[in-house]
Amino acid sequence: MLISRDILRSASLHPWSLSFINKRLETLYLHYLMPSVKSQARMGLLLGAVMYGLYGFLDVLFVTPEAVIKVWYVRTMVLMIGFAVFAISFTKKFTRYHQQLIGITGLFAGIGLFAKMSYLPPNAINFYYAGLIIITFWCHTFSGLRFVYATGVSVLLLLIFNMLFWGLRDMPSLDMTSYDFFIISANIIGAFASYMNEKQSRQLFLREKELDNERYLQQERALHDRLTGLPNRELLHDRIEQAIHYAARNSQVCAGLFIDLDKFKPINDTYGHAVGDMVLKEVSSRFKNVMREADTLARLGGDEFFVLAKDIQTQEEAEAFAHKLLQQLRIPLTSINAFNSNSVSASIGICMFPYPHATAIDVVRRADQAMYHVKRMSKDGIAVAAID
Ligand SMILES: Nc1nc2c(ncn2[C@@H]2O[C@H](COP(=O)(O)OP(=O)(O)OP(=O)(O)O)[C@@H](O)[C@H]2O)c(=O)[nH]1
Repeated sequence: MLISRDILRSASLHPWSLSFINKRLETLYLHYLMPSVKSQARMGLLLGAVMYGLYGFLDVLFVTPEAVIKVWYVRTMVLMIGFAVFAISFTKKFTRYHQQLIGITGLFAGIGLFAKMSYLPPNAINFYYAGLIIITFWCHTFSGLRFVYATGVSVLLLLIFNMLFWGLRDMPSLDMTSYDFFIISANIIGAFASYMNEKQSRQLFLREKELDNERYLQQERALHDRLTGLPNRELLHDRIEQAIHYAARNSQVCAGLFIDLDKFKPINDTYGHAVGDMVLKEVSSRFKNVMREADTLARLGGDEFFVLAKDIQTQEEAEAFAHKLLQQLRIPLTSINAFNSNSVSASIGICMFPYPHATAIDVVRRADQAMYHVKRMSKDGIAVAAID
């Protein structure tokens, strides 16, 4: 989806949450990121679960036989939460609540770790606190959590850890200072990594959207006439091909009208090229006035236009439409002062289609030939191409 240049240029990030200040841009970014967040979260949940389970081998060294069941009970509960979130990641709800769900998984992994520690002898904390460092890194760099959520979960776990072991279990302050030192270091490094990562991802998103815009503009330029903004020959051929197939499928009839302004060269020579340009623009807007939304008006070059009229049904209808276009040109061009309220005229060749083996090139060629017939005869009129 294209995002307007103005929105992209004025895009700015909230310094702490890293959200785009523009709400629409934020929604589009989250939507754009969702597929990669999903696969990253699934990988993170699976790998996290494997590691969480593998740490069970440590229990043999520290857990007393009576506590083994309780420790495994806690570990299983945490793993169940992880697998539940993994399963939810395949549902639509995940798109809306994925940050909260992954955040809860990280939080429970930490709380589970503390619960296990409470069944272990006090010296086991020397080894198990490292688990909190790993959970902190998991949240910041691997889980798919945004910087703000990863920081929230990690800081909360740090606080709970201190409340439990400094407050409730009265651990030696030197030991706790050392644990805190490493856990806070992990928080700082992890937060820095996730902050930079998210910021770069958002900047990359903006650049990608700018490139999309650029690509779209170039495509538009390649398919439209510079002066009038109308579709050019290439785009017209594409539309005629589509119309041929549509008409054949739905038993409809369409008409292609080749329009060449009469005596346009003298207008340029008399009033100048700039006035000639204004006449071409005015002519195109006059034609648009009498066309239907589904029809296409193209400029083929110079003073040549082409109208692709769909669902026209009969040749008489096509002729009436062509007369309507000519009528538009007879109205004096009062909006162009230098043109002295003169009017213009045109010769129109009509080709009805589909017919056997019709192609866009052939439809335009037949309409062109019919138009030349008018030019040779009298100008300011119409002719219909015979279909053999
Ligand atoms: N102002 C302007 N003139 C253009 C543009 N492109 C082509 N022309 C001029 O349009 C004129 C087309 O002339 P022709 O169709 O050959 O001649 P005409 O005077 O219309 O002759 P008939 O079609 O026989 O009536 C030429 O003088 C071109 O130089 C353009 O973008 N702007």
